[in-house]
Parts: sequence; structure tokens; C-alpha cells
Amino acid sequence: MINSLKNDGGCVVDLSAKVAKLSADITCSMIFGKKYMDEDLDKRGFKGILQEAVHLAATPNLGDFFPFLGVIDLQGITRKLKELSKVFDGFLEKIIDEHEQSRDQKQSKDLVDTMLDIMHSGETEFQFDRTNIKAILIDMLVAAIDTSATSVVWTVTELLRHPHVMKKLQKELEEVVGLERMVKESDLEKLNYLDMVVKEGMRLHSVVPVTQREAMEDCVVDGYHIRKGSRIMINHYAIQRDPNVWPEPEKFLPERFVGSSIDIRGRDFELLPFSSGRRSCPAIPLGITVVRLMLAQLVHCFDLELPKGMQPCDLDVDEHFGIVTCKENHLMVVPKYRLNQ
Ligand code: HEM
Repeated sequence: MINSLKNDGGCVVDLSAKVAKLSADITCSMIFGKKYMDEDLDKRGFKGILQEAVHLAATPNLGDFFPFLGVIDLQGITRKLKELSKVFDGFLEKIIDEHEQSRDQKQSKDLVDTMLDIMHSGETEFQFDRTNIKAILIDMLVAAIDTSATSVVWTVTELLRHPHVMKKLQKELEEVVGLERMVKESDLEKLNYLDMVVKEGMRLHSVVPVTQREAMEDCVVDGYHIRKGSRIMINHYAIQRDPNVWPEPEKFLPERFVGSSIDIRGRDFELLPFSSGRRSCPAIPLGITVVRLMLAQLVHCFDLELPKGMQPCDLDVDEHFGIVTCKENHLMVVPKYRLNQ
């Protein structure tokens, strides 16, 4: 991404698209052991088709509320989802076949190889076949790509709207990393202001705005009686902007975390970008590292400017509601390379 942005230097670039591509590449390399081209999945491309699936899954389906309408599929949601599921199925079958063919010659294993080893061992106490492998892979793809990319895009948007925060972050990066090289993963633990910026970005823009739970038994929470089997919606967006907890909640103020022990790993209930409990995001350390590293690299390598004639206050923060709430309009910037190497 850095090289591609360097080549685009001085031109207006669609940063949302670049970050989404990087996130898809990182995720595919991690899960499948290699990057896949957009067209390997479908002519709509990786990002396009994943977004369509996530959007459809978040669309209220009349058939869920009035079962007799489910048969008619008035909104066409079931038909479209079935069509998408065929595309994903074909893609994942191809990947599993490729891994099956090269299993014996491989030195290092990726996630698919590991799951195939488990499947072939026959030692699991539960059913584990190709269908389970495909379900896990799709879960990982959907859960990893959009969340990480969206977090980065929202935080860069806020940095562009608050140039003094951007400057302060760049200064920290200059002091810790210098201008002679790029950021390394090992630098991250020394970047305290970056940590606050990421937390504040995730607080203000809850990438997953709502999660759900089902009560396993009758219980009382904060005086409210909840019956067994009730579906509970947890509104992370509202919690993270609650004025009773967060002073000036609508403002982007990374400094609010100075001297604060509030963390984003599910322990502090006022800030739950990865949710909490047994069903919280299983990839919290990975998600945090990927977001911090992508953000640090972008801000360290480039002065990101707004397209000509645009002021920080003109930059919109319109949201596109979905399972993952991304920016409604793509973030366009002019990157100017700033390292000496
Ligand atoms: C900034 C990045 C990320 C954020 C904000 C995020 C957030 C979340 C949230 C809120 C949930 C729902 C948990 C619940 O219902 O309580 C979730 C689930 C999940 N996440 Fe993440 N996530 C991120 C990155 C990742 C990455 C990189 C991966 C995998 C490589 C991943 C894998 C998963 C999986 C597999 C689930 C489903 C867990 C289940 O079904 O119980 N996430 N994530």
C-alpha cells in the first residue's frame, strides 16, 4: 500500500479502497497463506461482494417477522443471499482443493492446512468436515476484512478533521521511529499517543454498533427482569457516546485517555469495540495490532492532505449503517511521502 500511495504522490487517492485492499490482502495471507486477486472471487471483487453480503445480512427481512411472507421473499433477500453463498462456496471449494493438493509438500502451514489436518485426523469428538471448514473461513473473512479497514478509515478521517492531533501523532512517530525508516511492529508498544488515538477512533466510531445475546436463564440486570430466551441488543454506539460516562462525547479527544486505565479489550464496559465475554471478538490482539500498524504506517510515511479547496471542517462523517458501520462516502486524500529513505 505504501509503495502504491508513493507512486500516486500528489494525486487524489481513494484511501478507503486502498485500505480495504490491504486489509483483504493481510487477511487472505493469514488465512489462506496467499493473496487472492479480486477477480478470483467474482467480477464484483472481494470488497464489493463481502460488502453486499454484510449489507444483506443486516437488512431487516419481513419474512423473519411475518413467517408466511418468508416463502414469497418479497424483498428478494433470500434469493440474493443464496446467489452470493454459491459464489463464496465455489471460491472456498477451490481454495480447499488447492490446499489438499499441496498438503504433503508444504513446510509451513496456514489456517486451512491446520483445519484439513484436524479433519483428516478423524480424532475430533464432533463432526468436522469441509462444510465446517468453509463456515469458519467465511466467518473469518467477513469478521476480519471490513472491521479492521473501517476502523483505520474512521480514525484517519478524524485525524484529518483535527490537524493538531495528526501533527502530535506524527511528532510521536518521528521521536520514536525517526524519518529514516518505516514503523515496525516492535515500535508499537512505545507509541502511547497512537494508542490513545486508536482508542478514541474506536470509541467515537463503533465499527460494530450493535451486538446481540440470548438470555440462557431468567435474570435481573440493573433492576430489569429478563426472561429466559429473550434476545438482548447491546447498543455499543450509544454506550460509547453516553454523556453520563464520556464528557463531550461527540468530540474526538484522544487526550481523554491520559492517565486513564480504560482499555478496549472487553474489561471496561463503557468502551467495547470488540464486545465482551465469551462471544467477544476472538482476534482482539490481532485486530488492535493490525489497526495500529496500518494507521502508524500511513501517518508516518505520508502527509495526508485533503483534495484541493477542501477544509477539515468540510470532511463528512456520514455513516453507512450495517453490521459494520463504515463511512458513507469514500475518504479521498492527497498523500505526500515524508520519509528520507
Ligand atoms: C478492528 C478490528 C475488529 C473489530 C472492531 C472487531 C469487532 C468484533 C465484534 C464486536 C464482534 C462481535 C462479538 C460479539 O457478538 O460479542 C466480533 C466477532 C468476531 N471477530 Fe472481530 N473484530 C475485529 C477484527 C477481527 C479480526 C482481524 C478477525 C480475524 C482474523 C476477527 C474475527 C472475529 C470472529 C471470528 C468473530 C465471531 C466470533 C463468534 O462468532 O463468536 N475480528 N469482532
